[in-house]
Amino acid sequence: MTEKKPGFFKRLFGNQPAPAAPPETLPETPITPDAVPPVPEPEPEPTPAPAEPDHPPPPGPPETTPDYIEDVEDALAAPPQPVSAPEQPRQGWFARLASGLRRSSDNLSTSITSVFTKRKLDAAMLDELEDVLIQADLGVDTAMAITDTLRRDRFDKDVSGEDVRAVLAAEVERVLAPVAAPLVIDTNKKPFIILMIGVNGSGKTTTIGKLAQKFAAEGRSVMLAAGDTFRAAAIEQLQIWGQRTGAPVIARPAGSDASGLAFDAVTQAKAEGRDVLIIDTAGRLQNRDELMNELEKVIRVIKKLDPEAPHATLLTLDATTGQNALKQVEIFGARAGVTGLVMTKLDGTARGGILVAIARKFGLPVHFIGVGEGVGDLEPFEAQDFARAIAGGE
Ligand SMILES: Nc1nc2c(ncn2[C@@H]2O[C@H](COP(=O)(O)OP(=O)(O)OP(=O)(O)O)[C@@H](O)[C@H]2O)c(=O)[nH]1
Repeated sequence: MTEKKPGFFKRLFGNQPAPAAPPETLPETPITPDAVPPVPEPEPEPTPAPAEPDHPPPPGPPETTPDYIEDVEDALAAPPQPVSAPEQPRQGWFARLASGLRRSSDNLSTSITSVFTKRKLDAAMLDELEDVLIQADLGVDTAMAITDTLRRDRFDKDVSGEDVRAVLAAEVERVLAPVAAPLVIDTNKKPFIILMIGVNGSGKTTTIGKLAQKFAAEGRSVMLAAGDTFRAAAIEQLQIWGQRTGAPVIARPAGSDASGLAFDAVTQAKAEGRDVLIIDTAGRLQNRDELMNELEKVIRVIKKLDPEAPHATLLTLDATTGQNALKQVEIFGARAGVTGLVMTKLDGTARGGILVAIARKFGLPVHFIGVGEGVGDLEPFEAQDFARAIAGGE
């Protein structure tokens, strides 16, 4: 789907210093008319009011507080920016990505440099290097592949940190290239149903907002389903994203049955001939069996209306969780039939190497990487850029 912008890698490693991080939970500047084309359909169905409107706001993350909602409403009411303005926030995004991946690469570079204190490559250096690569979350197999290559080609020869980084980049790219796959929306499916799953706080709802923005910009008619019926705040959060991206949101009060909500959403999206329906789900730890049963039920109910659906089941993985992400892929994959991955929060971690370990172990497509909280902060995954970035290339 979305083409990678040319010059991404240059901007990724541009010399400009990273700007100060935006307030933690505030969204980007308002969407400009050219960023989100008008949704072609008639006015979307009115969405149900946020759950429990008469009650005091439920405890939740600051992005769901009344202040935040007011800020978003103010932002939405603000006059559109000039056509050239969108480049500004995107610069911030690339700077954050560079800074995030730089933490991973700096970690690796520093460790690699500390191993190569002697010039000639020997067995002890290779052992140390292997440890360094494993500690960087790249996985044992990738670590061994890198040291095997160096042992074969450079043993007892002069070798520099730069040489090692080149071998590292090549191996990482080799592993990632087969999994870097765009998310293809099959236009024969009406709607194309995407189910978003993952552990609590991994970035499902935020990713849905970002995807809705992308699809809307591609001229698709999108509907969202607030399937995280556990938290009123999550429902409100999705409604805000819906408002920002012009996508109607199917919601029910907090505490409602998630599979019933999914059923309603699919029915309505079909009736309206929507192109894409994205269904949010409650965050759940992969080891909570009863919650995984509930997820299976949601999927069963969706299949009653369309046996081939969900057409994409996307697992969001928080890059900062490191090794636990491997377990998440394994168990969500077995229980919910994950078709692709979105790795979020790469903008703030030294653990980006985990993506390599996941790719090697599971071979699942990686569609997107999330590099910030804003509506435009989602980038199609590119193996070469990622490999060069994590190896500290220029
Ligand atoms: N820095 C950064 N933050 C992100 C990214 N993606 C999501 N977040 C933030 O992570 C937090 C959790 O994101 P949500 O989208 O609410 O996560 P969720 O999986 O829907 O959470 P639950 O509903 O609790 O399961 C929010 O503060 C998001 O703004 C990302 O790529 N980078």
